Amino acid sequence: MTRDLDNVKVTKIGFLIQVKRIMSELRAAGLIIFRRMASEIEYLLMQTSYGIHHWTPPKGHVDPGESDRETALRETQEEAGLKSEDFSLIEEFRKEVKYKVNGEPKTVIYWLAELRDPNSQVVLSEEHQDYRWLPLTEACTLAGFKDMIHILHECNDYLKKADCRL
Ligand SMILES: Nc1ncnc2c1ncn2[C@@H]1O[C@H](COP(=O)(O)OP(=O)(O)OP(=O)(O)OP(=O)(O)OC[C@H]2O[C@@H](n3cnc4c(N)ncnc43)[C@H](O)[C@@H]2O)[C@@H](O)[C@H]1O
Repeated sequence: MTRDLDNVKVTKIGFLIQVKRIMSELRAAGLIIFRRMASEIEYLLMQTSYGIHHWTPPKGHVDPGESDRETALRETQEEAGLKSEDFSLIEEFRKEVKYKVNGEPKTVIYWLAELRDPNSQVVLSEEHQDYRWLPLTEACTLAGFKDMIHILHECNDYLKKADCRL
């Protein structure tokens, strides 16, 4: 009986640790936005104005009570000045990237989205100092991180399969 109670306690503690871990996990969401130009597809990357000035698609932290999708749309508008009516969201293309920031696990959810008017203006916030529309190879070079490069290739493969004139 005592042993059973001990097992219940251990299970409960394990469960609470797991919940705490999930609650404290950094979570962000964003959009990999592409536009169709005459000869190729280009992806939007923005360069942070802080830290190591890395290049990233628009994304940001999921606020309490917000869904990942809501965050992705809000951050895209805040960081790139692109509203939901400016692009078509490809709901079925949803990818997760996991990495550590200052030793803490971070999960980023990305959807793929196509800019409706390729000439739409990107308007940066103070969080970014530059942006570029880049074909796959150049986008991978600037993105730098292995997982991000992998996702960009998955975007390209997805668009090829969807027969999107790549
Ligand atoms: N160093 C700094 N100095 C001043 N202000 C800062 C700051 N870092 C963040 N801030 C502030 O935090 C805010 C960001 O908030 P949000 O805008 O809400 O969130 P975010 O895009 O997820 O931010 P961040 O740039 O930190 O995330 P990322 O995962 O790309 O990047 C986080 C880290 O993970 C690394 N990383 C990015 N992508 C990675 C990947 N795919 N794999 C491995 N590491 C990756 C990056 O190099 C980076 O070091 C900014 O407004 C800024 O004010």
